[in-house]
Amino acid sequence: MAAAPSRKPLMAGNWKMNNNHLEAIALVQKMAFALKEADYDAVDVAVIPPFTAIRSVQTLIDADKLGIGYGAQDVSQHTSGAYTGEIAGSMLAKLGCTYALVGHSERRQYHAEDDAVVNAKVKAALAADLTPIMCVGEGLDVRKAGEHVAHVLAQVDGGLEKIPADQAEKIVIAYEPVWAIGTGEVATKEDAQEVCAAIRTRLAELYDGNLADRVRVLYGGSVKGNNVAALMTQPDVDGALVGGASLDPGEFVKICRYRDLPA
Ligand SMILES: O=C(CO)COP(=O)(O)O
Repeated sequence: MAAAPSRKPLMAGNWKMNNNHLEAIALVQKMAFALKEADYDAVDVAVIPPFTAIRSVQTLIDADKLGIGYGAQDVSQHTSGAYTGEIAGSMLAKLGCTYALVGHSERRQYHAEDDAVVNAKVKAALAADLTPIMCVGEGLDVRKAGEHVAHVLAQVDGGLEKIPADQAEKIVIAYEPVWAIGTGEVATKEDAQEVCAAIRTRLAELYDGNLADRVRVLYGGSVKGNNVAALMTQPDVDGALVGGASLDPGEFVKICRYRDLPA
């Protein structure tokens, strides 16, 4: 029998296109003031600022030896060269980034990123020693048609294509139903569990049960202090990818302390 899974929850704040570098410093300082050792013991905490704020966040976190991790919202599939506007994984690694979001639904929607691009970006992130947080999720039409599980699993298959097990085990997968993003409409805990469990089962099929037990699967989509605890009761939900609520330090710290909240 496989050993009991020991997945440390991850609470990651995707700031999207919010906060210049000065605002970023203020926000991280407020979070750091509130977060205690026990919080870092219980969950991994990360912020995902815009590219322009990463250096400032790095400087602050290094100087004060804060336990907050950080990463980027995107990464180029290329390593270097004539790709105007792109940022290479090696540049992010040099800034001390731990994570890179890949395939967020807003990138898929507004920048036409398909599963092949997502797959190339996951590989590029891994090659730079970053932890990709690969985002998957269905739109409302797919959900209404009852095809959400098949849709998400196809995205998982495409995103992980030709990624060997020793690399795949480093990935975080975030299930973010598009209809729940920025809408205030959160998936029920049962909906989140259904898809997160299906993702884990697919990981076991693609690799093995041991790997599937170790990979963290997050839920994202209107996560707030008042719904995170219920979502976190689910066995296959290993944390949250938080948008709007991560811009409010009080709310984000509350999310990191979901254990203190009523489910
Ligand atoms: O897209 C998201 C995180 O990546 C979710 O955003 P909201 O929490 O604002 O719905």
